[in-house]
Amino acid sequence: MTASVAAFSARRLGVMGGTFDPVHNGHLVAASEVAALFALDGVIFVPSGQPWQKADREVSAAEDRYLMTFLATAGNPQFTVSRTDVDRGGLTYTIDTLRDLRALYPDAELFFITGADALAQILTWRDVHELFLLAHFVGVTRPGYHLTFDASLPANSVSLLEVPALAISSSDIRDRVGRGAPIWYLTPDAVVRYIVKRGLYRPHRDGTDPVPPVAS
Ligand SMILES: Nc1ncnc2c1ncn2[C@@H]1O[C@H](COP(=O)(O)OP(=O)(O)OP(=O)(O)O)[C@@H](O)[C@H]1O
Ligand SMILES: O=C(O)c1ccc[n+]([C@@H]2O[C@H](COP(=O)([O-])O)[C@@H](O)[C@H]2O)c1
Repeated sequence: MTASVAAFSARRLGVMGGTFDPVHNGHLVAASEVAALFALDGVIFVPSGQPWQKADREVSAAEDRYLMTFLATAGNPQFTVSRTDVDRGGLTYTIDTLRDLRALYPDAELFFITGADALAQILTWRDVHELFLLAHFVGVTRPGYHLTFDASLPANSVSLLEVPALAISSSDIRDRVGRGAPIWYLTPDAVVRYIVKRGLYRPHRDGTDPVPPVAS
């Protein structure tokens, strides 16, 4: 079940990075809207390996997050998923993601998509100034967050875009699963089924992992 990113030939490529624990319709709508308005040839979803800014909480296994992202994007020929951050090992930094994608697509223009909350933190990211040489950044609106242009961001390398407002977050989905509330229509059906089958986000009763291995 691996998508071949190298097979994705394109000149204008979106890059949607995220923890995707789990991926949801807010991510998918944001990527689709940026693809349409920036005339992108496609969008590569890049699930993080180990997100260093989320070290204070438990994050699901990278393989589960990768597979859910694969399932969520499989029906859209404009979307694909990269394993680059999952397979690199160690903490995930976007500078490495963009260097890898630049090497794979030396001629493509890269557009890195971030929600308003992530954009507000971007000056804390590793090698932030080199990031702006490798990609154009598109900050998108997100309910509950204010999308602003920080004066210290390079004006030519960052755009802001209003996208349809979906008040969906991965943390709310995890919380809903934990208390038995429905998550249908917040994320694609295939992702809901994957979460149920794997027992993700259910409370651990005895401190052991309640999730059985995926059947091969
Ligand atoms: N509903 C949404 N609308 C627009 N952008 C979003 C939305 N949800 C997430 N994003 C953006 O998608 C990227 C990846 O987000 P991430 O995987 O951390 O999801 P999340 O919902 O923010 O997760 P969590 O609730 O666990 O923090 C980030 O740039 C984030 O700002
Ligand atoms: O490179 C960094 O220092 C950095 C710090 C925080 C977040 N990011 C990236 O921003 C994207 C969204 O992150 P998150 O934590 O909101 O899922 C994802 O691709 C992360 O790898 C990158």
